Amino acid sequence: MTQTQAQTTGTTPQTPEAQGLTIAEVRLTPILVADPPLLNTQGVHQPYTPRLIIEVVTEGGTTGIGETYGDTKYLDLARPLAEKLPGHSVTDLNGLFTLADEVAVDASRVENSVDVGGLRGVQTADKLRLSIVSGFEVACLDAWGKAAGLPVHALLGGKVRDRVEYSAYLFYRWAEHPDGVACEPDDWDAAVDPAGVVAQAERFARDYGFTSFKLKGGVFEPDQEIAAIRALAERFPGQPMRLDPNGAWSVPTSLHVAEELRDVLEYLEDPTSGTPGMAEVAGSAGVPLATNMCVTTFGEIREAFTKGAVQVVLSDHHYWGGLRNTRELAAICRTFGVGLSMHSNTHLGISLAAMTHVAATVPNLDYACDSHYPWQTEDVITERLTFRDGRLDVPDAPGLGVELDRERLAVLHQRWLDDDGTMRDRDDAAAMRVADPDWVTPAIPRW
Ligand SMILES: O=C([O-])C(=O)C[C@H](O)[C@@H](O)C(=O)[O-]
Ligand SMILES: [Mg+2]
Repeated sequence: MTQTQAQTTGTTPQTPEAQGLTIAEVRLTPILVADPPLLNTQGVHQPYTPRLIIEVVTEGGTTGIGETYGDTKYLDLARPLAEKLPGHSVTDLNGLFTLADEVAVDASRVENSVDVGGLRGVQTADKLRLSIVSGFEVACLDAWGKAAGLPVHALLGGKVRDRVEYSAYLFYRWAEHPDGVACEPDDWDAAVDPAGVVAQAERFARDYGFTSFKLKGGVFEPDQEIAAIRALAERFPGQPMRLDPNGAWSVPTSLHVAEELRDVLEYLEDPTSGTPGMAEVAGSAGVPLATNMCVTTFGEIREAFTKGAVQVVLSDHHYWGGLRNTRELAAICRTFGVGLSMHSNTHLGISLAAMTHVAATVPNLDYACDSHYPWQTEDVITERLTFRDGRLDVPDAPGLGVELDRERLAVLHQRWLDDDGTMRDRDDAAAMRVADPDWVTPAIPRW
């Protein structure tokens, strides 16, 4: 609105400064969150996993919250970025990226080309930065929304659905962490065979109403995992199934699994590692391939899409750089006729709320989203989000619609302070060595 228009209509343009939206303070709180002994191809989850909680406080007194990875390499980037934010507006989301570009990434953090700890594809300086920016972006959107009285989805252009569907994220798991390991036990049974996986799925279906099922594979011989999916398909006929070995199979093994499960799989997720191998599998698998490993950055899209290597991208606002970047990814997928689903790592309610807000705004979110949330017995929000019929209601309260529980935050931060460093960086292979001292991260392809 121009000055003249403002005078005619009798309103005064309000700058973000005048509205108190300038950032006065940023608080970073690393925490350790209880995690069950979930198995994947690299090992087993540690009993505690690091997360970072970000609070952005405006001059107007509004606090916005965000959540992202909390390993040391992320904290090392979050701290200098946090120092740069005071004086900037929570509405200046593009400016956040410029500020983040000024934060140098320690080259030793990116020398391995693959993020082995997180099974999340390449590890570049940009991707590390984006993983941090996303947490700040969510905190800024939350503060902005709270100050304006608008839900985050409205700041993203508005929701196109009122509920977001999630899938059951099944894991092979032990009942407990190894003897003598400090942990927070849960009440889930072991699941190391088809019967255990089916029992786990039944509980997910009963308690949360999920109707599609993803099994984290790459743990046992492929034929055992084929048997588990077959058992699931028999127990839940006609319901969508997914299997994700995190790139652990060769091309021939991937094609064998595809052949055996073609009739029941909604998609096969990262059967083999790398875009060329995925393209080879995609060429004759007869089942769509999904990925959160070979397309995890904008730079990887062109090769994968032009080679037809993936039919579904699993977005993840954490490493794609936030909720707005997730929408950009969605637009690119839409343009290329590639499907979109959502990836998840161990996360708490702040991130689940953020995932739900952005998912609500994306027209082409074609599949139920992944979420680890049901595995998390701890949280830092005052009221846990509840799945009904496998779905979450999209919050319409201002901001993300969740509130920080400061007491719980303090307890989980104290656990991080008390840790001797063992748990502060996720390392599934090291956690596995506690049970099996000879364990080394398996070379890929494992089968
Ligand atoms: O879909 C995926 O590849 C993942 O969720 C990666 C995660 O790290 C998962 O494998 C896990 O938590 O063990
Ligand atoms: Mg995956």
